[in-house]
Amino acid sequence: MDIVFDNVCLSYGRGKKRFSALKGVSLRVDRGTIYGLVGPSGSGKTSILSCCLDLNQPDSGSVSIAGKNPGDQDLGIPGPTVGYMPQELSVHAFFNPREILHYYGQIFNVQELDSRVTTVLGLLNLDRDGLEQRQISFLSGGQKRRVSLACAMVHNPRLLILDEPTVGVDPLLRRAIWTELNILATSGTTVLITTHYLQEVASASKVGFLRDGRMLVEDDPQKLMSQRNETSLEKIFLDLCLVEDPSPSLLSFSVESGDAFELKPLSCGSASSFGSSNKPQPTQEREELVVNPSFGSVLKPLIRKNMKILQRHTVLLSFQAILPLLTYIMFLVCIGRPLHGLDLGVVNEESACDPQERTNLTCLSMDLQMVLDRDYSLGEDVSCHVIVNLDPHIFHLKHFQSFETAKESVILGKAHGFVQFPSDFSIGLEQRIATLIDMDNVHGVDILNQARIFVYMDASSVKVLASLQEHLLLSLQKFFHQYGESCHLEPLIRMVSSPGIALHSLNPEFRHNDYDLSELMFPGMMTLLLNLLPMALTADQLMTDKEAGLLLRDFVCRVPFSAVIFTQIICQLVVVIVQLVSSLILVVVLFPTTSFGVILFAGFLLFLQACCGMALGAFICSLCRSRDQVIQVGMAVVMPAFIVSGILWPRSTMPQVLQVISAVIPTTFACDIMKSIILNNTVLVNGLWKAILLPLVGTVTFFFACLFMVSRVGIK
Ligand SMILES: Nc1ncnc2c1ncn2[C@@H]1O[C@H](COP(=O)(O)OP(=O)(O)OP(=O)(O)O)[C@@H](O)[C@H]1O
Repeated sequence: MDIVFDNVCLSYGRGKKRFSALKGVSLRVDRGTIYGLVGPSGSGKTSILSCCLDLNQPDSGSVSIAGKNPGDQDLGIPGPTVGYMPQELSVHAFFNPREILHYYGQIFNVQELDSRVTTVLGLLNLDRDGLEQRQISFLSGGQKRRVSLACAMVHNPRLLILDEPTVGVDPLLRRAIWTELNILATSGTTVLITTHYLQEVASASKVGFLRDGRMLVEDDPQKLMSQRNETSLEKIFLDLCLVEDPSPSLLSFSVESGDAFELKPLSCGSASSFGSSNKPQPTQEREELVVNPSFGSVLKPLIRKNMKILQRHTVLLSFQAILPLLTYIMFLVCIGRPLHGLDLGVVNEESACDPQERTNLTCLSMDLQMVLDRDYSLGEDVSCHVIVNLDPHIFHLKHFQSFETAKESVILGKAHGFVQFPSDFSIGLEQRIATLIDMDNVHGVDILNQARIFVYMDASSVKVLASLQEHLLLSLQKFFHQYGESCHLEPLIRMVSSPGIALHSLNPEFRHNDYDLSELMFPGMMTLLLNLLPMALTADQLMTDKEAGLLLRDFVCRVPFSAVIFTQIICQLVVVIVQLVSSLILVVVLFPTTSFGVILFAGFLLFLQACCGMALGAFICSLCRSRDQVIQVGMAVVMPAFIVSGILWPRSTMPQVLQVISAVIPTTFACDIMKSIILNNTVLVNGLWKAILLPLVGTVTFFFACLFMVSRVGIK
């Protein structure tokens, strides 16, 4: 499997950020040989490998492998022809070595997989001390790298591309790995390997010295040393660097900088310890039929793998599954309930309201003429009776001596407001009663305006303010009503119960108007959650795989990305179904009159939302390079969807442009329709098709947009 690079240039980024990583690199790897790429950090080694794997396309020049372009279907690169070990670990941390090798073996439909896995585990010393059954996350760094190498080898590929496979591996095992690579090469496998260890590449068939995106020289290492009469590859490399750039700064960098390049003394003798004497020579091409993994062939291993991951995350996923239920319960308990326990200050300048000294409020002997003649007295502490009538469930009363102290308390946030009764409250009330009766026709007169009760409230919370006003008014009405009744003051009773004063909150949109606000918002809330939680779960799972390099490895195996997403979604349905069923059970509890058919239909709508959410999650993941970005894009989706969905406030009140935007968001109509069908117990509601069609269109669009993004920018 010859690899030929001809004057390859590769750059990353665009415009001012454009950076040339490869500047006209030419190289040739003969089939059945080992080619060692050496160079300081950032010199372009991984970039060369990425061109071989079709992860990056050169700006100019050409790359050919066995006379074909990387990416060609019949070449099988990416695919079964190549085994790739990336620089990062890129192995599923929750698997054990045997399981992960089984997964990659199944992807390539390896025959007699069990014995092949056992062989590879043995080759890399992973078959002892119970290592093969130990979860990869508990292995040491070197052991993890061996597992990663094993994954690349399990299907016995014709081409092995290994990015620093021996980092962190002890010298004995390093030698064993090189011996194995030599054996593989002798049997016709081509090996392209990058390394920082110069003594290793002495045993390669060919070494390529790379620096700053340019190939300084490539040749047989032994030949290089004998031609230049040197015993060390290190010296040759330094000499080559000096020819390129003889500046003293370069010298000091090259010689002293240990982390840039590991410069260990190397002699021809030491090179032999890595098996240079058995150096592979170009061999016959291994003739094998290329069978690329297909959508159908990878479904089973992918589903098995995903289900295993689900099993390993049982606690986390159980939490995810019941998360909607917990959220609904918190929502119902915390939001939209009638307010109560509001701190309300009281400044009573009329009386200290000592219960021992309070007068009884009786006026049974009072008749109308007495009232008109003002030949009666209400006593001196009517204000205390008003205060006693303030509903203790709604108000937590705090008594203050003066206006100033009460005001300070509100400013400091210790109370929502306060009421002030003037010192002449009882006398004033007598006067008002006389006036009202005198007027006779009292309809439409606002008793609070005439009442000498001063109310001061913190207006920063509109909801609290409105509720305070409402409850204060109701409490006062109740008091006046009772008082009017006990004193037989009919006009007063009529006035407080007249429509001009009584508060009504009717919502014609709903069949029942006796639901709490939280119950009215619940169906919309449920719809949003069943979209957004699956979205977050999918984005999180995919991003975890992406950041760990697992998607990249799948890509190099030519696992169709559509299958990756599809199986991810299928496996996550386990979680989604629990979320869905628990949501529907709550619907039954909250709205017991809702029929079974409506519940089923609601389940169908929620299922569509979940599918749309998962596809959106996959799309977001394809757009982002890191988890931070996923979180930011996720928030950018969640917040507007929540605000424009209409569950907080009617959509008809929004600006026109936002109404248009909200009308194309897959959750909006579903929120509306869910509210209507659950509260009105019918599926025959207007605009139902939008609630079905939009999430369907969303699912398909996001799914294909995700595939498009991956095909454009790859798995990076
Ligand atoms: N996606 C990218 N965007 C921008 N620059 C990149 C990208 N990938 C690599 N580079 C730059 O290209 C240069 C070559 O990178 P490359 O990974 O090929 O180096 P390397 O020789 O493999 O380094 P190392 O030995 O540290 O792995 C580096 O300067 C790197 O910063």
